[in-house]
Amino acid sequence: MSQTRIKICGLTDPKGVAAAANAGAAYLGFVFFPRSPRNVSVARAQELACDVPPGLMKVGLVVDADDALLDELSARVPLDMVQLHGHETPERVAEVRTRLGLPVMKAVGVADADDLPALDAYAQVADQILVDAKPPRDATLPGGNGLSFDWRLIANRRWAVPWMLAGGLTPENVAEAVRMTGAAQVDVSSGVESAPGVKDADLIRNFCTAAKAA
Ligand SMILES: O=C(O)c1ccccc1N[C@@H]1O[C@H](COP(=O)(O)O)[C@@H](O)[C@H]1O
Repeated sequence: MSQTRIKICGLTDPKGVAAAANAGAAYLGFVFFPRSPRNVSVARAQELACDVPPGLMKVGLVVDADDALLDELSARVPLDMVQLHGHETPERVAEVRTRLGLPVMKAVGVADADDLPALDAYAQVADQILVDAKPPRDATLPGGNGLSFDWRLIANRRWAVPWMLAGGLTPENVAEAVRMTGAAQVDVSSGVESAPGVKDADLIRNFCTAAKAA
């Protein structure tokens, strides 16, 4: 049995938070991006954060956030990490990290080998990198699309900082994804939902069981 660490992202209600915590997730993610079906308000996130057991990492996902949103989150939600899921440059990643005084995880989209150098660049400035599928050009969302990429591209690759695999993971494919890539951490959102934005406790449990057994 591996010690795969799991992030359940896009939680919107106390039931989802409890399901993820009970299933053994290490990170719980909250999305602050109005276009997302998983978007939560700052007030809602503040409430949900109270339900998170101590020791679990509360991750705030933002997309090209301005300083006003970052400052509001910092003042009102007890986050443990921020996930940058937009077009933030390495300079902006460093700036956000300093501004918030929190660890920052930068999401990088991968579709082919040309996308791999960006992972090395962001690994110099972020605390963690999230290796996600690159969204299609016409996608409404920059992530959370349930799309995976060719895992062979990163098989047994290592970076200067811890990293997490994301993109189209499900209870059915997560074990294979872990075996092919050597990922020690995995992140899922749409793969544990019964409908966009609606987390399913059984799928969360099955995902965590499969990831840990990989
Ligand atoms: O989940 C969203 O709605 C979302 C919105 C904006 C940026 C990222 C988003 N989700 C993140 O995308 C990856 C992969 O998600 P999936 O498992 O393929 O659905 C994950 O990190 C989500 O947190």
